[in-house]
Amino acid sequence: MTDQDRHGASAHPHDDASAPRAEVFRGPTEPPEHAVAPERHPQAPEPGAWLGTHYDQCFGCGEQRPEGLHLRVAAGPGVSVTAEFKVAEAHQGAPGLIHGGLLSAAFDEVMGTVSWLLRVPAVTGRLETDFLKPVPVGRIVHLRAWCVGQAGRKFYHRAEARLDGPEGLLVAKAAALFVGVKLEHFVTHGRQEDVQAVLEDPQRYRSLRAFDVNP
Ligand SMILES: CCCCCCCCCC(=O)SCCNC(=O)CCNC(=O)[C@H](O)C(C)(C)COP(=O)(O)OP(=O)(O)OC[C@H]1O[C@@H](n2cnc3c(N)ncnc32)[C@H](O)[C@@H]1OP(=O)(O)O
Repeated sequence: MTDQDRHGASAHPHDDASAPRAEVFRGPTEPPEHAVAPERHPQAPEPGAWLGTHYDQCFGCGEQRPEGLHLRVAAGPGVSVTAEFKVAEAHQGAPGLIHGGLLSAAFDEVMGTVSWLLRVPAVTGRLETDFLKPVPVGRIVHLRAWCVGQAGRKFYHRAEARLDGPEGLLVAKAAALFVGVKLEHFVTHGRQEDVQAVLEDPQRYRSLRAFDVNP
């Protein structure tokens, strides 16, 4: 596969082939042919177990972010998780409707949490969302995310969002590519005062429970 294939360059008729590489989307979220099935880590939490927050300041799951999504995520079967959150006033885009970017953030968070079952720290490389139906304020959004393949450091995830219960109306779906990183990624790139606060606070330190934290 060529670099152009991988990054999807010039796939769109309006793409400028002479544009700098960095301005071109970096490729599909489809697992390549050589991808393998993801393996649930033997010590991953049992299906049904609440996974809790990974960081109390996280917009997606943090308990200390009043305006955040407060996602509650549980391990599912295989390499999957389920979650839910209530659409709050602070999540509006149009009057009474969720902001699309925040629904994407919810997908990012829930797919990021799939890493807990793989026990590989990973960050989002690419995230795609299909918005199928409007989502009103005050409703509970039910999310499900799962891994469909792994190719080296690359993990291919899928997710869906429903109203009226976990099997209810499909309102959005997402696909993402996550890239496995070393824990040094967070120590090196995060604002140092926040990184130090996490490293010095045993409670927050424990919240990195799924990984061998020894940066
Ligand atoms: C303790 C755990 C906490 C977890 C928190 C989860 C929170 C929710 C998830 C998030 O929101 S994470 C925050 C949003 N994401 C980021 O901030 C990531 C920013 N980007 C980066 O740091 C780097 O670009 C990245 C680590 C993703 C990759 O850089 P690297 O230098 O490590 O790898 P490289 O660029 O060589 O890419 C590795 C492979 O991934 C591929 N790749 C990387 N980014 C890609 C992309 N965007 N699209 C397609 N492919 C991509 C790349 O082509 C290559 O494929 P090959 O191995 O086949 O050559």
